[in-house]
Amino acid sequence: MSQGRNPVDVLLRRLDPEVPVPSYGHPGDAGVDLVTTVAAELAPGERTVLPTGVSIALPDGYAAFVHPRSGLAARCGLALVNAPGTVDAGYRGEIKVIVVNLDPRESVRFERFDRIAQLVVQQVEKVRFHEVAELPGSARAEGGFGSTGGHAAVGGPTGGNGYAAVGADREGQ
Ligand SMILES: O=c1ccn([C@H]2C[C@H](O)[C@@H](COP(=O)(O)OP(=O)(O)OP(=O)(O)O)O2)c(=O)[nH]1
Ligand SMILES: [Mg+2]
Repeated sequence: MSQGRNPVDVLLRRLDPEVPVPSYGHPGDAGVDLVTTVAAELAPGERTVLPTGVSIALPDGYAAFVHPRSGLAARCGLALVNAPGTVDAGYRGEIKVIVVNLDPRESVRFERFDRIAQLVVQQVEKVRFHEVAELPGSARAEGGFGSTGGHAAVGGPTGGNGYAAVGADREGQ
């Protein structure tokens, strides 16, 4: 059985001497957790930018993506405004996390060094664009935005029923 590839070496600077060096929680995890170096409280609907106390130098051809942690999303309604945030290979600044409290009622409170997001490092391709007058055909062609059928019924002032019927895809199966 394949044991996977060797880890990619990434240089990391601690901007806060007490911040833990990010590490994988389990073998096979895709992301390492990032912590906030400041305590903060977010009212419902409020957003803020949290510092993580680390900066990195990725090898060329890689990027790191700041993803939400699902436990915080499920328990507190915490989301990342720009999920996934993109950390470019050339970025040497502090990695920051743009969080928003999507819970309609409860505030979310973070203490210093609470884990608030996870960082996934991936190889990324560079492309060269070639402008053409017509693109080659495909089965999907220009279909998108629900072209495969089963639209959710979205509520609104123009006759909606006040809820988004996520299960609408089951109709007609
Ligand atoms: O969640 C994030 C997203 C981005 N960044 C940093 C790393 C990234 O390389 C830089 C720029 O991010 P992005 O390109 O997404 O932002 P922009 O608004 O396009 O800024 P710029 O004009 O600097 O590219 O900000 C973070 O620390 N956290
Ligand atoms: Mg940019």
